[in-house]
Amino acid sequence: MTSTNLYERLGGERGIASLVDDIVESHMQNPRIRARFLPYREDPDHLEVVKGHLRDFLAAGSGGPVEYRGRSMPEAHRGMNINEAEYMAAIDDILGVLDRHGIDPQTRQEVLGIAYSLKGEIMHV
Ligand code: HEM
Repeated sequence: MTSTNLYERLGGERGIASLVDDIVESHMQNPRIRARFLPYREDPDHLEVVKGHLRDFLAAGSGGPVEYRGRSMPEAHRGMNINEAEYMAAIDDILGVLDRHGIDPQTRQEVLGIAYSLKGEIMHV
């Protein structure tokens, strides 16, 4: 058992900001899902808002002192018709970035569990 909470193990505010930057970049390079994200390169202001929500979502969901003010998962992904392969591609990106940031396997497993638990709120909504 580790004694620090998930938020701290993800590196707190700074660590999570860096994770989100790299996860979004990874999505933009992933052939399976990049078409969904590349348009945001042309709209940096919107991208910054979405990244802010991603940071807060991860921070709040991991026990950090942050309130998530973005949309609910079904609202944010409604009409995108995200399929299983795309969902798995996004999770692969997340786990790859956590690994490259030196996040330990147990912590990666916890994030994976959270990501799986959200599947029904994000896929085909
Ligand atoms: C573990 C899975 C996922 C989580 C936790 C997640 C979380 C989020 C969050 C918190 C936002 C911000 C919502 C807001 O700004 O109000 C968001 C936006 C977005 N997500 Fe996801 N997401 C996941 C999977 C996916 C997948 C698989 C795709 C597509 C392949 C996707 C595409 C998008 C897009 C395009 C946006 C921006 C929507 C906009 O323009 O405002 N997400 N996601």
